[in-house]
Formats: sequence, C-alpha cells, structure tokens
Amino acid sequence: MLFRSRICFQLTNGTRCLSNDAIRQGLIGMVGRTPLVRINKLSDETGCEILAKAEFCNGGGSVKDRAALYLIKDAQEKRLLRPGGTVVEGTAGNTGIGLAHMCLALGYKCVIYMPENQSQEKIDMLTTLGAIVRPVPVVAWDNPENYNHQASRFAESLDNAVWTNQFDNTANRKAHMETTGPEIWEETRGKVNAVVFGTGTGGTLAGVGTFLKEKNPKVQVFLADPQGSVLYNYIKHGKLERTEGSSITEGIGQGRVTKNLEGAPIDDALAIKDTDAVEMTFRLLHEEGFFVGASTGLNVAAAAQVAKIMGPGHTIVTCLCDTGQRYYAKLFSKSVLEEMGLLDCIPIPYRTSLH
Ligand SMILES: Cc1ncc(COP(=O)(O)O)c(C=O)c1O
Ligand SMILES: N[C@@H](COC(=O)CCC(=O)O)C(=O)O
Repeated sequence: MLFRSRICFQLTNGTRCLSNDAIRQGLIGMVGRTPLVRINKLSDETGCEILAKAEFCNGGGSVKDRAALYLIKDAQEKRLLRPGGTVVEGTAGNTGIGLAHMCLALGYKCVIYMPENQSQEKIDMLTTLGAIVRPVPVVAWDNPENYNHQASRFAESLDNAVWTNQFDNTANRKAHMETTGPEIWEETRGKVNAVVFGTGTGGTLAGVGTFLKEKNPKVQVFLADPQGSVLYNYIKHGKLERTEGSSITEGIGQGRVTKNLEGAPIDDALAIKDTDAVEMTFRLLHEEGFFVGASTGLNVAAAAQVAKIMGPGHTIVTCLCDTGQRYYAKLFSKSVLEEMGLLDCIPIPYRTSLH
C-alpha cells in the first residue's frame, strides 16, 4: 500500500501543498530526487531564477552521496566487492560519509583516509558511522604519501576490499549524468540556461554539464573555483597554475585534471574569493534560512556572478552541497574568521550566528 500525505503551507502569495506519494527504499532510496529550490531574494535581486538542488537532503547529507552510491554499485558490478568486504576511499570527508552510510546499510566495512586539515565534525561523524578514519598529513597528489595513494595501497593489502577512487573512477561522473542532470532537466522542464558548480573530483560539474549539453547545447556550463586551485587558470589559459591564497572551503578545489573532469564541456570558469563565498554563506542563512557550508556559499556566489554576466531573465542552476553543521567549529567561529581575514565580509547583523 502506498502511503500518501499532503502538507500545506500558507505563503504570502497563497497556499502551497507538498505531496509525498513515493516511499523511498531504505537509505539507498534516499539518494537523489532532491528538491530544486528557488533562492528567493537573490533571484528577485538579480532578475534571474537562481535555483539550487538541495543536496543536503540526500540520505547521507551531501552531494557526494550520489557518487558514493554509484562507486559501490560499480565495485559490485565489477565483482571487486563480495559480501562483508571493505570499502576504502581517500576523501575530504563528504564522500567518506556517504560511503560509510551505505556500508552500514549494505553490510560492508569502511576505511577512510583523509587530509588532516579537514573539519573535526566530518571526522567525528565518520567515526560515529563505524568507519575507521585515518587522517594523514596534507601532501600533493604526486607524493606517494598523498591520502589517495595511501588508500589505494591499503585496499590492495586486504582481501575482499576495493579502493573506490572517486577522483578517477568515472562511475562518479555517471551518477550525475544519470541522476542530477536528468532531475534538473525535468524539474526546470528544460528551461535551464546555465549551470555552475565548484569542483572537487569534477563529478558533479562534468556529469550534469554533459547530460544537459546533450539535451540542449546552448546550456552554458561554468566551473566555479576557490582560491588556491588550478582549475580557473586551466580553463581560462590552459595552464595548471594555482590562483593566489588558500581557501576556507572544503571538498572543492583541485591541483590536477581528474578523469572525471577530463573532456567535460565547460564554457567558462569563475574564480570566487573566500570573502564572496563566506558572505554568501551568511546571506543564505539570514536572508533565505539555509544553514550551509562554504562550498555552497561559493556555488551561490558564483550563480549570482553568472546572473550578472548573462543578464536578467535567465535560469541558473547550482547546488546546496551540505550543511553548515559540518564546519561549525571553523566557519562559524569569530576568532577563526578574524584570523583568516574573513570576518569583515560578513554583514554586521549576521554576525549573531558566530560563536
Ligand atoms: C562540500 C562539497 N562541495 C562540493 C563538492 C564537489 O563535488 P565534486 O566532487 O562532484 O566535484 C564536494 C566534493 O567533491 C564537497 O565535499
Ligand atoms: N568532496 C570530495 C572530494 O574532495 C576534494 O576534491 C577536495 C580536494 C582534493 O582533495 O583534491 C570528498 O568529499 O571527498
């Protein structure tokens, strides 16, 4: 029997009802079909429809749940993982959290290598989810001690284990080609002019961009890059050169072209300063009611820039990657923001959210 419920809200312009007529099959069934939400004030301000997939509504709480599910499915299909096996991954945290949730649901063990500069909240959550977490020193990809190479070696040393390799396994991009892209197309009824995403592995941008360009080659695909990443200069000038500084954002920014990003149909890149990403994170909280992390602030700040470039009347889609709870100790700390020179970009009335 299908359980149907109808929840109605009184809005300033009338009543809006939500219907929930589909039962999701366990945690795995809670990946994808996230709400597409209009960012109201910013849309009114720019004259564009600024829309965002609320990816924190996935079962594991972030955009990376889609990739995590496809990476496990890929390992199962390739018979790399038998019942009771171990999933090993190198991650900034969110992919690991997605994998750890799914490992619990599917009966696998989970071992996570992550750079030790990522938020304590993500480490704590991984431990709570039963994963073995190994924070390792932050070194570049070409160093054999990089967290990804350590994950790969550890998986190889075990029986019945797989390194899911989110950066170069294109099952990640496929997740967004088969789910996020089609959802955006259907939910906007094909009326989407541009998409813009910050990039970690490149899976979201490449998957969504490839799907939408196949549907309509006129859809513009923008890469939004944080400080200290090479992708802005790569798209603009063909050079793998980092932009200045480092970033408070986590989970995005890259030092190389991953297999997931390779061949992605990207029209242009935007370099987004931390001051803009952080200001938008707090605007989203105080003006729109969304408690999100800094990569979401960066995505939405980039969407506002795309609106300026394209002019009023366009529909621009991005995503709300995860919640602010995952970064509470740093991103909402007055002293940390002050130390990083990021306090002044937060409008004074919004500083009440700081601890
Ligand atoms: C918080 C956050 N935002 C954005 C992204 C970017 O997604 P992708 O890996 O698909 O480029 C990630 C992970 O990569 C993330 O953890
Ligand atoms: N968001 C992903 C991937 O993280 C990154 O890409 C961060 C940048 C890097 O490590 O190169 C995750 O949650 O693992």
